[in-house]
Amino acid sequence: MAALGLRRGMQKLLDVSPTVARLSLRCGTGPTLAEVLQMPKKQMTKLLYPLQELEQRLVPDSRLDLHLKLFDPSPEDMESAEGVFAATARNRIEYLSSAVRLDHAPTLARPEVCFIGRSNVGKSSLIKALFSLAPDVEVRVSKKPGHTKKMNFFKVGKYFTLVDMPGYGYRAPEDFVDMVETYLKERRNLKRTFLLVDSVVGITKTDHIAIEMCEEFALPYVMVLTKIDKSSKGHLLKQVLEIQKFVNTQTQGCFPQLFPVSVVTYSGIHLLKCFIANITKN
Ligand SMILES: Nc1nc2c(ncn2[C@@H]2O[C@H](COP(=O)(O)OP(=O)(O)OP(=O)(O)O)[C@@H](O)[C@H]2O)c(=O)[nH]1
Ligand SMILES: [Mg+2]
Repeated sequence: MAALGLRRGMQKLLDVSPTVARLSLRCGTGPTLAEVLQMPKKQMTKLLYPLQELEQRLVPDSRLDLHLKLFDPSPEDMESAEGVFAATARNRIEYLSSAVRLDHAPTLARPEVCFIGRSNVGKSSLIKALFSLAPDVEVRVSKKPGHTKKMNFFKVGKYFTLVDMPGYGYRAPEDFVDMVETYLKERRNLKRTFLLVDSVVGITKTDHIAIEMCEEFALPYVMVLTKIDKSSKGHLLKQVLEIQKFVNTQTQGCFPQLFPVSVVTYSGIHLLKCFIANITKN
């Protein structure tokens, strides 16, 4: 698609009606890995490997469609990744700055990961959950869509920088297109983009525009399915299979394995931490 068409598409990201969050949930600190490892096996699998739990409900033929083993760390691997996300005197995790334009973004050499998605999909909540072992870091979340208005940069020790983006769609900031499109296109140390999709709703029209943009800019990106605590297992499975099919057949730059998460149950959070730690490793 030509850049102009993409820009028009991006403009549409700004004016799609809201999906109002029905619940206002406390985003807790979640269990540490040590606590999870004490849990009964079934509960542990559900928290550490949510796709594996879903896969068990599938008939053997459709199991093949899901990619579970591309990134399949052991609990010990997850334990070492937890250190990356735990704030200590030697591993400072902190808010750095906010920017509305790329040239206001901090100049940093370390790898960067960013989180994009519709307003209200759960970007800031997910980042807050990833930082649960850094309780001094303030990440603001809100049940009102369009809460995050700037690109917020967080430093994670000497390892990487993490960026919380404003959402697209309903109540997106006016300068969203210039801000986010330019960032994605030009940020040189951007290592991976995490594109969040609401697992209850599935991939929406505006998500398709964002996916197209990632494909157009040849960004390596990863699809994270949020709010998995909100659906019945049957609905979640249906959504996961549909989204997986889309990723398998319609995308080039998307990592084939999906990452379902919930900041309420903490399901999938440790796995995602481990993945981020791995891709940002020097
Ligand atoms: N049930 C449930 N609710 C969630 C989850 N994650 C986020 N939410 C809720 O979704 C709403 C929006 O969360 P945010 O994290 O602020 O969403 P955002 O994507 O940062 O939104 P913008 O900053 O407006 O783009 C809040 O009410 C959260 O409590 C989840 O895993 N489960
Ligand atoms: Mg936000």
